[in-house]
Amino acid sequence: MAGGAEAVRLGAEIERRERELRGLRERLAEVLAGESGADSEEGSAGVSAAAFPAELPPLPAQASLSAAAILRYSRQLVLPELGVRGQLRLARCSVLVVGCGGLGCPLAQYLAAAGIGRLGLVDHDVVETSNLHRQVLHGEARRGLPKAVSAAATLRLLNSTVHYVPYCGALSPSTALELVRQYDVVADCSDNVPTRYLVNDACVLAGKPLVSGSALRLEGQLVVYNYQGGPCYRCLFPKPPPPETVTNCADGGVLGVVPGIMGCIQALEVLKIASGMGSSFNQFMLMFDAREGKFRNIKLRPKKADCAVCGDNPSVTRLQDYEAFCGSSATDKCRTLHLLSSKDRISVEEYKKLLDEQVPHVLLDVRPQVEVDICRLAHAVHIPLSKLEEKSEEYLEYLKKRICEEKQRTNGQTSFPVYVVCKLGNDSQKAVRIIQELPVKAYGPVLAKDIKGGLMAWASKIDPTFPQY
Ligand SMILES: Nc1ncnc2c1ncn2[C@@H]1O[C@H](COP(=O)(O)OP(=O)(O)OP(=O)(O)O)[C@@H](O)[C@H]1O
Ligand SMILES: [Zn+2]
Repeated sequence: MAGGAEAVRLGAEIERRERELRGLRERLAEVLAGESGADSEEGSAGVSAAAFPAELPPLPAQASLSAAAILRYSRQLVLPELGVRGQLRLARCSVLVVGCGGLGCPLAQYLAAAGIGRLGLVDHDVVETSNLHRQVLHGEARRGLPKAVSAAATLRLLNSTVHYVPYCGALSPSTALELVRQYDVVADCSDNVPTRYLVNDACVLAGKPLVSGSALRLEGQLVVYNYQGGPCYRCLFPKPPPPETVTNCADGGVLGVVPGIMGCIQALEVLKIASGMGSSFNQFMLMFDAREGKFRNIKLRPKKADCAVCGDNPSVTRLQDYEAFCGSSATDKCRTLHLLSSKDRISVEEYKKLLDEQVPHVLLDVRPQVEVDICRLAHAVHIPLSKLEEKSEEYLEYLKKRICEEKQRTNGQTSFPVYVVCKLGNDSQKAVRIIQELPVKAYGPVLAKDIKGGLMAWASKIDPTFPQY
């Protein structure tokens, strides 16, 4: 009884402190967003938490550089390729950064340092611990805060003369065109296919150059779309890839410095376009292989006369539903596949109950070895999905052996349960399908089910000490 009362008291205390923490985060976000707005004067600029989308005043025209600007930008001013004329152009230029993550952070940092006139910073998400290894404008104290506000606050410390406009929301078909129209150059630093099509179409419809970057694992890519007669994203990729073939940073991993490098090259191309030097990546795709330390330029196909958005007779004349077009979400952090019916799936709570009741079964973990090395459930049998997909005899034999061993502990029940787990519950569904097709003759009747939400659901709902990654 005493233990129960203590548990209730502790539960209430945790809830109270979590409320307090939420309040503090909201206050900090307000302070960061309002800080510079409050003291901003004519000419100086700050962080304004703009409504989404907001009508912005034009950037002031400057005939010459102030003494302060000459000193600040002196090391780039003496470059004949830039000079005073180029610097003044930068000051007149506004750039919309879509995504303040791994690419957006370094990109915005160099644009702000170089003296771009206005930076629009779009992000719908908040800073998380697993962002910090690459999203270098955010720090530990910013966890839980909107990324757009956090980025703007850090950038303001770097260069307070730039006008920062954080937009804490998702760029969507209803907001994108109005927003893109207000900027001179757009940088796509997002991480999902629907947003790439959305940004592309908005840039074509608004006639804006699009500097697009991507980075995954140890590789990066960069293209400048819709610029000086070059192709748009749809010219090169008229159809979206099947959602299940797309890997994101959470699934595939990324070495933080790789988006750092690609974001810097994106910033370089933005600066070249903004200052009048021009970019040659409207004809070429830059590919970076970090393992080999190699950059390659791939010649692009020219703009397509029959492109759906930038062609001679476009069928896309206004923004569409890109999530429906791509079959995936633009804002979900984790891609969620629905390959199995509910009878072939169990929840982590149901699995915990089975464990507690010591129901004989095999737990099959289908994650790659590198993830199993990070954390695992001790009793799980490990066979990576790739080995199941290639029907590796060695691994299937191992599975059979483990099923037979466990089966001996039962009194000959007809269908032996195999529960399949992965990180998030996507690969486990693919594995269940493969196991369901195994010949009954060899394995005996097996009842395979996947564990919904995978080990991350286990960590958040069952065992808070289990690592999340
Ligand atoms: N439609 C959109 N509107 C606004 N922000 C977007 C949109 N699509 C993607 N983003 C933002 O783009 C950023 C991309 O950053 P990054 O590729 O580093 O991934 P992440 O989502 O932060 O990280 P992880 O995948 O590891 O959780 C994210 O901050 C994400 O919120
Ligand atoms: Zn096109």
